Amino acid sequence: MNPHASSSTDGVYTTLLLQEADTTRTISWNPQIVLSDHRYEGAPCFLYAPEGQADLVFVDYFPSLQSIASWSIWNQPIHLQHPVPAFFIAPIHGKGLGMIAQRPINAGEMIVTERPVWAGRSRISCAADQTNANGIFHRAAIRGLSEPSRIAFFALANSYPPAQYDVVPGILNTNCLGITVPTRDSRAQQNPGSRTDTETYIACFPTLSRANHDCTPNAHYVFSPATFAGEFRAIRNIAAGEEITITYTSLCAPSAERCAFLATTRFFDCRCATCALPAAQLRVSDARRMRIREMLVKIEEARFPPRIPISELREAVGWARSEGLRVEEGRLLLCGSQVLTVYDGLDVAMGWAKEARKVFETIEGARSEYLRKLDDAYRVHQRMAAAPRPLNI
Ligand SMILES: C[S@@+](CC[C@H](N)C(=O)[O-])C[C@H]1O[C@@H](n2cnc3c(N)ncnc32)[C@H](O)[C@@H]1O
Repeated sequence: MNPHASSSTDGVYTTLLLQEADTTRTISWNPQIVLSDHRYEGAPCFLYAPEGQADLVFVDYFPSLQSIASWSIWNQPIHLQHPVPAFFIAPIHGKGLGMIAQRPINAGEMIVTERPVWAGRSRISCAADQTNANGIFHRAAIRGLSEPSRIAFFALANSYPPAQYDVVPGILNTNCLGITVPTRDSRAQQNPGSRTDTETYIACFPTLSRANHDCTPNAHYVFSPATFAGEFRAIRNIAAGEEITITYTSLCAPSAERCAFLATTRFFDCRCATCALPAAQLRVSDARRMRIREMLVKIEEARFPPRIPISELREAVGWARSEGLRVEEGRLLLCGSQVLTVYDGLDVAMGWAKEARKVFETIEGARSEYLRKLDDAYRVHQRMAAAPRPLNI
């Protein structure tokens, strides 16, 4: 019995609060699942995987973890070997550590892929006495990791104010990247196999989390649920000695907005080359990015198929290219192909779709979700091309 619990005479709640330093208990060994807190219903659990090695802790609610624990991927290693490593980690002036290209890296090349040491739901409810300031909940999650994973985790940067964030929530907030985790939605639970859904999950990686932010990044991060690994790909050619960077924020906001976001949510001042441009050049860059954002909002808000003049889309693609924003360039090209299919002509539409495909293959590889969208659009093109045309009389 817990010594604190047996010595308390102040009622159940006080008794339980006294247990705050250790409220975890193992509920399954194979794979290892630990219930973090048994004081309230629906308490989150920790899954330690791969089985027996605990290189990764996965934090979620029990029903999700039961399904996640059964994934076969936990027994499949991923291959991280590259003939010549693409990068090394080194100090970068004003940014802490970062990733530096060790050799020239070609656009579209996979730079690195790795599994996280920590993964979990982005929002999870903890008991009232488990706060970011005391870190009790997240410290309990880290406790079961293997020594190499724990060392890798605690070596990561922490930019969060220590008065409000214990070191473990501080490291998690500083380093987490978004991941996609297929989960069964409530309808699917009632009717297994009906459909799967995705929720917001995040993960902390020993190496990927070393990449610094840049407002004109040269690498793109994607997460592969098939291997449960994060991947960086070069979105343009990267020279040996260049820093490898990704983005932590929307790149279509103007510089002041981007910097304010990073300062208030990530607790650092952006020192990238774009934010350091001379004022006149920065104004030009800001104006282009805001026009790209306006166009992307217009596309999202328009009913399908969006009736947007192709001249405007072409102009926006040009701005995205000038700014080096390849994801935005791809999204604009994809939309352009849809607009052209309906209003201008299939041949031109196919040209735009091909360009969009090239962009997404480069930045996300063959498994890109955008390529699936392009395949769907291609099938529509084929059907329309095969359909008898009305007589033009
Ligand atoms: C995910 S970590 C990146 C790796 C980190 N530099 C390190 O030393 O491990 C994020 C932290 O790196 C620093 N950082 C990243 N991008 C930066 C930038 N553009 N300007 C200044 N600091 C940056 C900030 O301290 C930020 O909180």
